[in-house]
Amino acid sequence: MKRKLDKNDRPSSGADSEQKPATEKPEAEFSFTDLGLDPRLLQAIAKQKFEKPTLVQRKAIPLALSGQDVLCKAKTGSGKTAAYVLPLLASILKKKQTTTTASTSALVLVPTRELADQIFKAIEQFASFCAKDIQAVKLTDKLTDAVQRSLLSNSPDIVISTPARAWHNVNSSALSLDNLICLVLDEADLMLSYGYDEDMKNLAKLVPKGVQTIMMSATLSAEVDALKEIFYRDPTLLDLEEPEADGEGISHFVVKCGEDEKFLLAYVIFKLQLIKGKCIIFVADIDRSYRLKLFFEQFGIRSCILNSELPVNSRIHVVEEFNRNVYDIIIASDEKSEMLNVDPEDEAEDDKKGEEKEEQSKHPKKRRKVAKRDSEYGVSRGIDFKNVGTVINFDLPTTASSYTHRIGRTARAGKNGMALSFVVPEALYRKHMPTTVDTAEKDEKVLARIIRQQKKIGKEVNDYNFNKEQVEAFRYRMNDALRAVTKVAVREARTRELRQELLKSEKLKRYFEENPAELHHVRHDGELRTARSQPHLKHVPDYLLPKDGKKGLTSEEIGFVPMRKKDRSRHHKKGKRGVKVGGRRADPLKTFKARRKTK
Ligand SMILES: Nc1ncnc2c1ncn2[C@@H]1O[C@H](COP(=O)(O)OP(=O)(O)OP(=O)(O)O)[C@@H](O)[C@H]1O
Repeated sequence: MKRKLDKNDRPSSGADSEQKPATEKPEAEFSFTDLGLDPRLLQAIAKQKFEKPTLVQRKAIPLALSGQDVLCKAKTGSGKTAAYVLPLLASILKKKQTTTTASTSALVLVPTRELADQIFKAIEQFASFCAKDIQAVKLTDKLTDAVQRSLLSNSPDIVISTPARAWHNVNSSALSLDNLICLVLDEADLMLSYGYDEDMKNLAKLVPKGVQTIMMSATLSAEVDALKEIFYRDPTLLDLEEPEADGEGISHFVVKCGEDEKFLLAYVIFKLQLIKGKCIIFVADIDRSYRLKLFFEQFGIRSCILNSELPVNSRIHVVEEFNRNVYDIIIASDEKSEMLNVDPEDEAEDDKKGEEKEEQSKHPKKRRKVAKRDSEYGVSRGIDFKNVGTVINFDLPTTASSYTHRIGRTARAGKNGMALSFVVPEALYRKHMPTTVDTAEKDEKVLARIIRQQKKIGKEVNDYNFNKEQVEAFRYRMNDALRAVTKVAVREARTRELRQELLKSEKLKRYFEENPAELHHVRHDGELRTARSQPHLKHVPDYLLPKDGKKGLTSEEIGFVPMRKKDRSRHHKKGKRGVKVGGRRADPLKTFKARRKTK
């Protein structure tokens, strides 16, 4: 058995002499130059303005450089990508010093196309000063077999792929693993739940002995153990829990509320701009995402939808634009609920063929099931949404590990963030929706698990206390809006968006290829307008606003995301200059006293 390393441990052996300084310095003084990386990689790191390596980078890079197999468990957003990409690039650059023969040295397996795209971009950035020496390709785009074969014909140094695509190409002899020096399994904890077991087993048989294996994971699950077995590996385990000072990292809150109150609270929170900055709202299924979007539309609140039914180009573009601060609110659905009626055989088939979904979509029956398959597996996991201040679980996920992945979209790269979850207590479900009691039981059970999980890492999950009376004042408007969002409106919105996004996707595909700089005029947060329009709802009448501003709504610092000094000063400067956030008007609660009519 390999021994387990923790955050205070140092790799005991194997690190070659060039990398030795990596473990000698105190944490505060530690810099990327101490990792013994190629100067071209250091230049690329500097260009990205990474000042210091994160904990996982400090620990994993020397181990990986020494050639050991590594299983690294570190929290979401902690910088795991660079932790394996940098040593990978370093090994390839080293290999190139002794050989000029082209061969594929590294295979990076990821569970989704979005992730493949993200990793490909990260590799491009880190290899920007040695681009002529490193060729990387990703196989997961909607490329024909012929295109994939031609991409692989030059034996690129790095291939990034889902296991299904990788196996497809290995099986057809388009991709050779004979000269592999490194295999990476990113998001290892998600890989098997995406249905890639068979592909993994097939690939494992052809990975040559002695190939270094690096597994990255946000959680250590039975699936990770299963992967170790599939690849016959016993890697050194880096189990890294980063201690967080009070008020740092993610602050967790829950609101116990009824189903309709979720909409009421969402309306109040977003219309009164109680939450600052960017936000991802998670809902249980695709229909609900459209329901919420149409509901928001009634109040003039703009949002984008992210679900697995949308074409992949649109999804990638939504994330890119969100990261460029074009949008403030994403409504994402990534849950299993829609899977319940799917025949397991179809499900397995769809898992395997997930990537051929567009071809299958010619067959309506298949298309319906494939869409369901994607909703099972989520579109947001592992995706690097930048600067997300708040994650709202409008619908609580069904597992604690899904909670970890969802909230991991905030507080990334050492920043702070807030997770606010709406939890429907069983009693309220029994009262209003007796047929869905099962789900409610899950809500409370899942919450108990989440609380236990957070406690283990020293985090509390606190109640959020809204002033119910003050919030209730908004109920009749909420009801007006909800009444307009009928089932038919939701269905039409879903179809309309899909149609629009398919058209945009074609455009995007061409643009992605030809002119990426001009992409910004394709927006994804337009109104769908399938619900009856009620223009008066777009304004908040003064009499509804609490006299003492935000404090009248909650005793908590609602939406207040504690910021580090640097962030705080940036925030204040922004305020002074009067910059609009996301193009919205000033915070109504701030200007409310000035606009209030005197009787
Ligand atoms: N040393 C660093 N300094 C500053 N920012 C960093 C550093 N390393 C990574 N980042 C940034 O932190 C963010 C999160 O990194 P990354 O996506 O690699 O996290 P992750 O651990 O893989 O998350 P997940 O488990 O959710 O996939 C990215 O935007 C990345 O650019």
